[in-house]
Amino acid sequence: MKIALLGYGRMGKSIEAIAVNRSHSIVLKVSDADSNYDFADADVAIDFSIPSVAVANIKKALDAGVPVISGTTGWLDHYDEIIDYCNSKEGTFLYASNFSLGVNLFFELNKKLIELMSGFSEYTTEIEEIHHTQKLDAPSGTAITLAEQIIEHTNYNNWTLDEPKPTEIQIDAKRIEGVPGTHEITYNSEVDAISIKHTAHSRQGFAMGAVIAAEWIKNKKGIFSMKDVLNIG
Ligand SMILES: NC(=O)C1=CN([C@@H]2O[C@H](COP(=O)(O)OP(=O)(O)OC[C@H]3O[C@@H](n4cnc5c(N)ncnc54)[C@H](O)[C@@H]3O)[C@@H](O)[C@H]2O)C=CC1
Ligand SMILES: O=C(O)C1=N[C@H](C(=O)O)C[C@H](O)C1
Repeated sequence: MKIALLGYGRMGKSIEAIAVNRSHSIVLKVSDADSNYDFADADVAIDFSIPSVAVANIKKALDAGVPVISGTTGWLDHYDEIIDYCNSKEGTFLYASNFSLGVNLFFELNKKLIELMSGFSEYTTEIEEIHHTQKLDAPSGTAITLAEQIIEHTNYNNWTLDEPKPTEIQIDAKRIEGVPGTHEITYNSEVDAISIKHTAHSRQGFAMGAVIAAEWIKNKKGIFSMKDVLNIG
């Protein structure tokens, strides 16, 4: 498979290593503001760039009829715009706030715990995420997905990085040098606490998930998620 990399930083390089090892070739690497590139004969584009450029790069790939896998976080206020754009082009698009198998299983665990805890109003829910100090966005896309799952099934109606109102989930976003990505959800009562936690040991899981998604999406049309790829949930 011929892959275009939109963003060639930490993730772009990890994806390249895994893709080449699985006999794919990288036909394009975009790593700066130069928009004067074309997709040549790419079968798929993989976007791990920065929030401010993701939308333009994704649209450019859709214009060229190239399916797009996007893992860039922090641009999701434009998600509906991209979905409409993709549909208008009869294109192919998959976004995931986290491509690792472990975190996608963790999303399912989060849903099960929400179900179990429903009705026990003595517990409040909070989320902590820890990432490396180069991360541009806070909270992480993964923490937002976890919070949205909780909001969908409980009386919480929002998340906040600040002091929470009773209807808000507090997300504590910590930045510590070298941490690839840790997410923990805690249910706190006056007498105890229950936590579930996912710890990434490296970027390997994210990169492998993105390559697997790219292999899966080739020749498909429409909007997809990692649940489709992994067939879970
Ligand atoms: N969904 C997931 O599983 C994961 C998502 N991420 C997200 O992926 C994104 C990238 O993460 P990293 O690789 O760690 O960041 P990074 O900072 O190492 O790489 C970003 C790259 O984008 C490039 N870039 C700048 N302007 C550009 C432009 N106009 N067009 C294309 N590329 C441009 C930069 O030069 C840099 O090489 C972040 O938003 C991060 O939150 C990171 C890990 C996993
Ligand atoms: O920026 C990162 O590094 C990561 N970003 C993603 C996010 O915002 O959730 C996924 C992962 O945790 C690493």
